[in-house]
Amino acid sequence: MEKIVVTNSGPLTGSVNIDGAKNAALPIIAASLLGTEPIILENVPNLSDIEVILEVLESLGAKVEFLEKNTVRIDSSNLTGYEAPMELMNRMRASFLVMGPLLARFGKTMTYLPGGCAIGKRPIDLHLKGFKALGAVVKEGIDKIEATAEDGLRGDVIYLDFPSVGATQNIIMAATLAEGETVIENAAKEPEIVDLVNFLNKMGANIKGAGTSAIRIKGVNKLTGVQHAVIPDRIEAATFMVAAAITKGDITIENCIASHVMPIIAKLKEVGCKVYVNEDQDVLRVVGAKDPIGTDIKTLPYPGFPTDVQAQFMALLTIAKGQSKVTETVFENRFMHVDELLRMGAIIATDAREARIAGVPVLKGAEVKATDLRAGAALILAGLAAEGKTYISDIYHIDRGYDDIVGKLNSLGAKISRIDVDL
Ligand SMILES: CC(=O)N[C@H]1[C@@H](OP(=O)(O)OP(=O)(O)OC[C@H]2O[C@@H](n3ccc(=O)[nH]c3=O)[C@H](O)[C@@H]2O)O[C@H](CO)[C@@H](O)[C@@H]1O
Ligand SMILES: C=C(OP(=O)(O)O)C(=O)O
Repeated sequence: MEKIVVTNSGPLTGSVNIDGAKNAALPIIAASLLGTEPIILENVPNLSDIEVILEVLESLGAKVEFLEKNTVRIDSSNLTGYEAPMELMNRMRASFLVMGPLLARFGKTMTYLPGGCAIGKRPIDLHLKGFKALGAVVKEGIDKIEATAEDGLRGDVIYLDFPSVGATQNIIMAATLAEGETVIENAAKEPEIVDLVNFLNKMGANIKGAGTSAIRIKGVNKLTGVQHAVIPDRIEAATFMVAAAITKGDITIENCIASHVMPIIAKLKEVGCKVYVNEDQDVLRVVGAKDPIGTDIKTLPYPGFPTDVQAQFMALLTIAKGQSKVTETVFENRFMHVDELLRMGAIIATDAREARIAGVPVLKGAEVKATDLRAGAALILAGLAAEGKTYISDIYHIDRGYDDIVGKLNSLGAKISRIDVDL
């Protein structure tokens, strides 16, 4: 089994380059199933989740070939099936995003309930509500979901009870080839939705309103080949921004989009950090505060504070002076990192979706577990600032969402490595 071992590293300094966004690349790869000509995707991050979704596509008959490390060519012109294999579906949440494209392309799909991080129940009712509104008949088994639209999908107005990112993406993809117009009300506004829509529009789709809460999709007859570069990963960028803050360092974050991380910039300033943005708004420099001050954060759909940065920011707040409060409104079980931070000497009390933190002067290294992807990132950050050594297990979670986080942190002066341990 592999673990990550982190030692107090002092202030991290230097520049780091941000990869393409996992959460943009995954739906875009799923959307490639809609294309009847080859698609070339650039800036695709090298992550285990990306390998899984590409395997799902291959299992459906798509031809996948890496032209370079981060450039993949996907040819879905001769798909052979509409049934996504259970073993792959179980491995991550985003695998469910093939349902919309398959339904659009074949008028039927057979998939299984998706796996992924256990940060909440994560139902798929809003995805299915959308498919049903478009005319699909959906049969739900214990773990199997079948959807059929024998006469094709037809546009409708769909109101989402919550601006779900995945449901918005799945419904957009299903509606691209539907007859007439689909309107998604209370749609998610995340940058990853905008990137997906830009990609689909380049393929010939007719979608307006991405980035607002009303998205209008006029169905077209077919989608063609295209070349597209995935947007930078705002969550990876935010993780390195917090790394600068927690180590009281000075990190320049290259190839990011500043407007995508506005809540992180605002909250780091409240903690006492200095944040500089270049004129092109694609390079950030974060200088940590000598004595960080506690603050409150509340996760919300975009443009609110991202739930995917809650754990990392909490790690910072554990060593910030005074009291802080973290409120998680998006997922009902996203405090699993709290128990691990407690092992490192943090003082945190949780009550349902609220965590109250009393800052301590220093954390202590401990044996901890990455309970999910961002929890793992939070423990790395905590370990960088803790006295002694921190050993993190279950690091496969971290590999789902960070390409070479160990190498990137090393290049900033961190004492961090992967080690093999006997069970
Ligand atoms: C691959 C990917 O892009 N993952 C991101 C995506 O996940 P994902 O798309 O799964 O997140 P959603 O926005 O759908 O989920 C948000 C909330 O809505 C609920 N919900 C969702 C769908 C549904 O049918 N019914 C329902 O009740 C969920 O349980 C959750 O409480 O957005 C989340 C919220 O920003 C991020 O944390 C994830 O990193
Ligand atoms: C929760 C996340 O991913 P997923 O939706 O793929 O589980 C994440 O990226 O933090």
